[in-house]
Amino acid sequence: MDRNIASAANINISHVGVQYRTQEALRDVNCTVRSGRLTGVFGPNGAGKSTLIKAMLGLVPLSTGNVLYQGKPLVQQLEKVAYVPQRSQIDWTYPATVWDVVMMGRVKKTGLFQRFSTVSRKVAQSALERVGMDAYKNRPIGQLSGGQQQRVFLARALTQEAEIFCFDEPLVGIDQKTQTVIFDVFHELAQAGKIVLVVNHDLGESIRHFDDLILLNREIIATGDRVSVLTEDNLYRAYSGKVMYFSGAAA
Ligand SMILES: Nc1ncnc2c1ncn2[C@@H]1O[C@H](COP(=O)(O)OP(=O)(O)OP(=O)(O)O)[C@@H](O)[C@H]1O
Repeated sequence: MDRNIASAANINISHVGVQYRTQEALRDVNCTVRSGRLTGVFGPNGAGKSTLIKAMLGLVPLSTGNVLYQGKPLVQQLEKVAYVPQRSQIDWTYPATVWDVVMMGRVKKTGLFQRFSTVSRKVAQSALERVGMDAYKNRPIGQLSGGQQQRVFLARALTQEAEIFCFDEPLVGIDQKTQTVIFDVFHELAQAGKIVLVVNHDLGESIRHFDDLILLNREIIATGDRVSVLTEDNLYRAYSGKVMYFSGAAA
């Protein structure tokens, strides 16, 4: 058996279903998210990609199934998770500076209304430097470009020193420099043995960065390593035939 799949440090998603009032968003989803791999969740608009992440983190209720990490419900271990929602779900008018946002990543470790330790400040400082946003520390977040905002939220996730990183559409509306930084950091996290799960819908060249894919359209179409998932048949079934993708992606 594949050593990674046998490892306990994976997320196991079993028979997960989500029902929004009259809309069935996910049906009997089964897959494993492996540690040490960069995993992309792909599928057409409305496929349930965001819902899958929210269901894993207890942000929407499951109608069926369960999500386990190291054999225990993931929702009981959320201190191990760093989650960055879609940019459209964040209030960019909130009066916070870049530094404030990045330090929020330390709140769980420090405790609410407690003073941040020197270690926490060092961790936050190094995360800001890692994403190239150190010079913007005192800037209100509303004054940043889309790419800069995404890098600040990536820095906040890094300060959490989590085991599991979940990003919802981090590549939307960003510049090339940000895309390079984001993928470099994702690869570093995966190489350090973390779980890195990224919702994306772009079947362009960037898909080559992913090690594993979960191809979704309300139910699992295919899951596993990128090359085995990216077959014409799987893409046709996921996108109902309407698909343009980067032809070198499965190489
Ligand atoms: N809070 C909600 N209440 C009711 N229906 C919802 C809710 N959130 C999502 N849906 C519906 O569930 C389905 C899956 O939505 P979801 O946002 O998970 O898809 P997605 O693959 O992330 O889509 P996109 O790529 O457009 O962001 C869609 O039909 C959507 O309209």
